[in-house]
Amino acid sequence: MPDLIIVRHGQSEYNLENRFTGSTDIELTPEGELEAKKAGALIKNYPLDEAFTSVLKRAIHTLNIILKEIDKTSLPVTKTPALNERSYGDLQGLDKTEMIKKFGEDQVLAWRRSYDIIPPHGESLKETYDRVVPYYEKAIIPKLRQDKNILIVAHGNSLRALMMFLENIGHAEISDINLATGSPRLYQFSSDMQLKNVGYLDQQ
Ligand SMILES: O=C(O)[C@@H](CO)OP(=O)(O)O
Repeated sequence: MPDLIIVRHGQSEYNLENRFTGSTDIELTPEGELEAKKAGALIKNYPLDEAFTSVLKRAIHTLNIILKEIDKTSLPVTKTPALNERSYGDLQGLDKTEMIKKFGEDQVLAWRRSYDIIPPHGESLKETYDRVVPYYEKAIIPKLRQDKNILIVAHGNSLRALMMFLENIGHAEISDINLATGSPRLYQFSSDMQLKNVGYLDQQ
């Protein structure tokens, strides 16, 4: 019965400053490092075989802190741009509240949470899904089928795309779903990859 754990990186400097991050390569805050350590403490009871992350340092550093916390710094790790945060295009670096003042709440919410509305010169959640899910199917499902326990540390929107696939979440429903930083979510599968159990480790 393979386990999959997904974790959004800890708080980043732009999260703290309320700025759009997207594909900008921004570091964790001290609070984000602490969140990663706490995530590690929750993951400790699950024997992992491999980990996957993006090529952005807020995710890589979160993973490194988790691996140190669970005493598994030699775990095989794959870093891939397929798991990167979606691009927010022209919004990257800009203040979210300022953008609401300029474009209105509905427009900004549509850019942030809708499935197929594309932020200016950025990537929609649909486009993110179209790179995250094929990667998951090609590189990660075969490992789970070999009964390997896998950790994925990635980003708010790249993981929302994956959650749509894993939990069969519809286009409308996904707009209400947000993944908190540093909160591990566990998926347990049967040997034929049917989802048997899902939930946040800090709520179990
Ligand atoms: O700025 C971002 O890249 C993301 C995640 O931090 O923000 P949002 O919650 O707007 O998708």
